[in-house]
Amino acid sequence: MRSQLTRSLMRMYATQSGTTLQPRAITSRTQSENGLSGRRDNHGFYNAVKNRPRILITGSLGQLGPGLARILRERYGRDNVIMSDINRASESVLESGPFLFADVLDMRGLREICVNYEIDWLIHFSALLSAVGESNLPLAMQVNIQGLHNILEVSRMHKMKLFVPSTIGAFGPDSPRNPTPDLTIQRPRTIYGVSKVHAELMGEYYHHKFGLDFRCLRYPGVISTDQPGGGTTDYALKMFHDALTTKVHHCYLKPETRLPMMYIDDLLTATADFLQMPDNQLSMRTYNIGAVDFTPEELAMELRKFVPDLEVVYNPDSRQAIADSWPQRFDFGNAIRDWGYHPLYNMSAICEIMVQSLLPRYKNRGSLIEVKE
Ligand SMILES: NC(=O)c1ccc[n+]([C@@H]2O[C@H](COP(=O)([O-])OP(=O)(O)OC[C@H]3O[C@@H](n4cnc5c(N)ncnc54)[C@H](O)[C@@H]3O)[C@@H](O)[C@H]2O)c1
Ligand SMILES: C[C@@H](O)[C@H](N)C(=O)O
Repeated sequence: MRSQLTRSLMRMYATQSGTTLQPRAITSRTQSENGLSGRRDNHGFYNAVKNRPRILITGSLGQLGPGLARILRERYGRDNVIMSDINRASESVLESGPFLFADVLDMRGLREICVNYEIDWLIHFSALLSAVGESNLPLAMQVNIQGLHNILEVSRMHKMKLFVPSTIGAFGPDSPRNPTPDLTIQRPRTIYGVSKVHAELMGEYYHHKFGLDFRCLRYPGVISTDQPGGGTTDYALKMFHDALTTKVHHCYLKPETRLPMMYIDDLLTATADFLQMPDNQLSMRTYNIGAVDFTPEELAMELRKFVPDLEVVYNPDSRQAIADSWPQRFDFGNAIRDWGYHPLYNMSAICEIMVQSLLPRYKNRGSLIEVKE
């Protein structure tokens, strides 16, 4: 029977056509070649890829993982960025580069991957988001808290750089909401928010105590054409799809609910740039980033420039209380000052690129109703 590792390796070398190849021929390196004594037969499959870093992304099949893998592969090489998740990957993900099964609750499995694949940077995306977390508290505590503990320990043991995203949800009703600075009161009321404050503090503790290169960005709601993972900001993505199909959007937030948002390309570039920054340029380990802030009604007005008769029906549900406790506007001045953070997409640019990106999808399906181009 093939071992898990062999199967993983075969998957890593899946070809464009979807058939699998055996791992590259394993060659041994001598002491003079690699500075190590003895042979490195077990790791020889990476001989052809000399540049570093080698990066593992956990929870990479969600809204943000595939995009981050793409931008990091452009910078560091296809085989140097390994996507992982507990779900099965689509054909397009398998064709795009290496993919492995990795459960963040399985400490031994994580160590095995990090050792065997000589991982340098760990990007920890696995999480249950705000709305899903509230509906499955035990699982949210396991994945978001126990999973983080495993990731921190593996990063410490194997001396990896660790990136963990946080969120606007790490703030609560006692925080200043307009604008919300980096350092202020954080008393969130969701398990998602509590687990993210825990991640920020634990990461910073590991940095100070063990010298772990921990880095964290607090993301706002992220706008992209991909399926969101069950958060409070998801309405914004859905409104674009509804505008281009039924022209009616049922919104679970009130029209005047203001939240910080940004377009995915800005977020991915910022994350890749932040990871690359020299340590001495960072005055903090955790930074707010963002770009715009808007309400459902403001988004609908902007979208009506493309779909004039878009209708929005407001039926606030339990997500309203979550949104009401979150920042309305993010202060990301420290990120601009320290490492040159510079978002490009304002609200009208976000609407334009989203409509342009979604139009062909719905045109092809024949479900599009009259849109001004
Ligand atoms: N998308 C946003 O708007 C947003 C905003 C702020 C912060 N973030 C953060 O960015 C990260 C990525 O967000 P996303 O939107 O891609 O999330 P998502 O919910 O779309 O994806 C999360 C992924 O984690 C995986 N996962 C769940 N349990 C796991 C386990 N035990 N082991 C390994 N993987 C597991 C899921 O299968 C899923 O693919 C998260 O940490 C999230 O908190 C996202
Ligand atoms: C804001 C962010 O963390 C996520 N999109 C959520 O709403 O839960």
